[in-house]
Amino acid sequence: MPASAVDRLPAVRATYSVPLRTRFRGITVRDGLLLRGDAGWGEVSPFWDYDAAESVAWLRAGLEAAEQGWPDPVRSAIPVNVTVPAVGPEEAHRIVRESGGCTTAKVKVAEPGQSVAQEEARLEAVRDALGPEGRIRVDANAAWDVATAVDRLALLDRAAGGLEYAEQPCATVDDLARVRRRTHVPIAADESIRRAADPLAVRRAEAADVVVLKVQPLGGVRACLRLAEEVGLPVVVSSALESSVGIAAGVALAAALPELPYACGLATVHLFERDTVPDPLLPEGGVIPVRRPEPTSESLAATRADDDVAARWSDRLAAMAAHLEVAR
Ligand SMILES: O=C(O)CCC(=O)C1=CC=C[C@@H](O)[C@@H]1C(=O)O
Ligand SMILES: [Mg+2]
Repeated sequence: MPASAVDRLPAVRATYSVPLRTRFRGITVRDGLLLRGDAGWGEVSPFWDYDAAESVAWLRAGLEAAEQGWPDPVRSAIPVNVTVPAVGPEEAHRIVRESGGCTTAKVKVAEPGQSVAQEEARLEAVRDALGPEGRIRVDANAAWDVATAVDRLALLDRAAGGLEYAEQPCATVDDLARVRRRTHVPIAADESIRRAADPLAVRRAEAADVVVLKVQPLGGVRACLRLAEEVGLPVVVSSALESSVGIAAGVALAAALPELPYACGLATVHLFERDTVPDPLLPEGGVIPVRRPEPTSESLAATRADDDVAARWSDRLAAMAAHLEVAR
């Protein structure tokens, strides 16, 4: 059964493995699988801590890209934020200055082992680099309890000279709602949408002002467009730290949404040392143009994973494909 399930997927496949410039989400190397079908290349790159069942959404997104393509765009450029990992202030300043003109920054906070003072220093440096007109948002990746979130957001809001919003300060929807009632900083839901059995719970609980949508974990551009309509809150499209093949799907979603009031978190190819395409999806003047770069044999060769990593992806693809057949 798994063998036949995987045989029904596009036969043109490639794997990539690329070092990251800075540790991000606990990883220093990003790897993934690319599939090419009649509509182009698609990326399937669930993180290794996701099991086959949770990774099926990522496979669906890659298959949509490869076999179907995406709905028509309603805009031609996507404003994006620069993503600032949990680095020191000088590095944070440099990342913002070299971001390709981004006027919004998303700053990682709540990194294990770091102090509040380090976070405040990072935010002050980002404000200095952006100037008074820039926007700063933070992402705590569900690390805080309610009391810590309320205290921390007051301090970080001051250090940043004002926060645009705080992404996923706590893990549960109820805790997000509690924090939201106790701070003036707007709240964005990320993990509560992309890893939840019921993404609409955020809306019912009035737990967020903004929702973060990521194409791969949510199963594709069309699935995200449906979800955006159901949730009815402003959407920020963010990457799942993909190569430009995967970023192109996020760009397609951001391009197809009826409204796009915030900068999107799609400028993460900066974090990669190399890319799977010769012309990466990086911002200029703070925007990423709506286009779909194609890998070449040279760019694929320059990022190809070694045999061990390729074998792991081959096994994983078979497991995801088997789950997909069951779900169909
Ligand atoms: O939103 C951005 O600016 C970049 C994407 C980003 O931050 C993330 C990508 C992938 C995994 C996550 O840990 C992280 C996030 O939590 O939003
Ligand atoms: Mg997040």
